[in-house]
Amino acid sequence: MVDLATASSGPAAHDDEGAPLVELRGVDKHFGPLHVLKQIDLTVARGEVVVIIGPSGSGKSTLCRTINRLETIDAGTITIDGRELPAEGRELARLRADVGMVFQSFNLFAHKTVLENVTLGPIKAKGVKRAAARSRAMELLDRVGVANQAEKLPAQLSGGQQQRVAVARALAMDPKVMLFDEPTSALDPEMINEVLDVMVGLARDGMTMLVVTHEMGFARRAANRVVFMDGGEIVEQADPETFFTSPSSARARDFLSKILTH
Ligand SMILES: Nc1ncnc2c1ncn2[C@@H]1O[C@H](COP(=O)(O)OP(=O)(O)OP(=O)(O)O)[C@@H](O)[C@H]1O
Repeated sequence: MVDLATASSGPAAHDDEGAPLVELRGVDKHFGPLHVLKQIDLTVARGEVVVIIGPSGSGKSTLCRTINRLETIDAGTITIDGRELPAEGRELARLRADVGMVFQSFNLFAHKTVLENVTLGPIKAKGVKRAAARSRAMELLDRVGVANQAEKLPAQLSGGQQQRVAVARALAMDPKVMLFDEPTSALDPEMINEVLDVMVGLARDGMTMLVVTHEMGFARRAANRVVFMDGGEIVEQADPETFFTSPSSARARDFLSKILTH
């Protein structure tokens, strides 16, 4: 097992500021009788890109949702940038804004334009003036390559474009960390790379990211660390090169042999 604190050996992590940006300690969760997260300890350094992989049902999405407490937990602590997230209340609402989320389904408002989808959150959450929010949103839409679609409705865009709008919307809150939960799994194959390219760009710009994905190409291009989950546990974690060429656990070897032959 690779030590959690030192597992990041990739090139882009900017962990010189010491304390981890995200820290989970002893996080435990059941859904009824199902023990879905078993004493999870995980740290993510500032600027680090961590990819979470593992078999279906291993707890990856639950872990991802737990990080901003979209899921309740039975035990443990979750700390973002040195501040522990409480279970509920105003402080939780405030700290949640530090975490941008992009889900498999794009979750855009169908009756709002692309531009409105990106401006709405910051205007409501932070009281940003409409003109400032609009200009920031246009910058972000440009960054993800869809500025020319700003006045369209989401349904007029391709799936890949809609997911890029969802990325821009998450970025509009100026999050400290971005969580991606299988962001390309609902996309047609030809649209997957356009979303992955946006994510690689964010990683290269130093965004701290936690990404649940089956796109091993993304892990190889952008991840500092791969975390392998199975049965609600973190079984193994290592830099991508080490993990893909010589995983240390039989469970990871078995998983890789299945996905790499498909
Ligand atoms: N809201 C829920 N209520 C009850 N059980 C749930 C709930 N959400 C998830 N589970 C169960 O918890 C387990 C872990 O689910 P989770 O979605 O975290 O796994 P995953 O590794 O992300 O799987 P996949 O790769 O298929 O998305 C599964 O057995 C799932 O059926």
